Amino acid sequence: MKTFESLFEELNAKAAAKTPGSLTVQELEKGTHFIGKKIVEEAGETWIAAEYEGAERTAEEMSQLIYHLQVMMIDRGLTLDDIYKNL
Ligand SMILES: N=c1c2ncn([C@@H]3O[C@H](COP(=O)(O)OP(=O)(O)OP(=O)(O)O)[C@@H](O)[C@H]3O)c2ncn1[C@@H]1O[C@H](COP(=O)(O)O)[C@@H](O)[C@H]1O
Repeated sequence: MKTFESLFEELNAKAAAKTPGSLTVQELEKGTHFIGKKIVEEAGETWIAAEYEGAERTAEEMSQLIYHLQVMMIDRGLTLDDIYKNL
């Protein structure tokens, strides 16, 4: 099973290699503004799912939110330590 750490490692490797067909590479090419909108979209969908759509949908939306947050971390050059030191 993937973890926060293993997903981040995978995304970083794909970003560095510019892996063809990678949705992550495509999203990074679209830039900070696009990634920011994906974060807001998934945050909103997480909220709606939590109120109205049950635990499974909420977990799905949360996982997408985490994914887009990690893409933004890569876009902004942030590491796991940059995040963890604030937790
Ligand atoms: N976990 C994810 C992941 N979560 C979300 N997404 C992206 O986010 C998009 C979902 O956002 P959308 O707005 O299209 O979704 P939606 O239509 O709102 O769908 P719902 O929220 O309504 O379910 C997907 O099309 C993907 O581009 C993800 N893309 C990739 N991953 C993982 O990232 C890794 C690298 O993927 P690639 O870069 O594609 O190789 C792989 O392990 C993937 O499983």
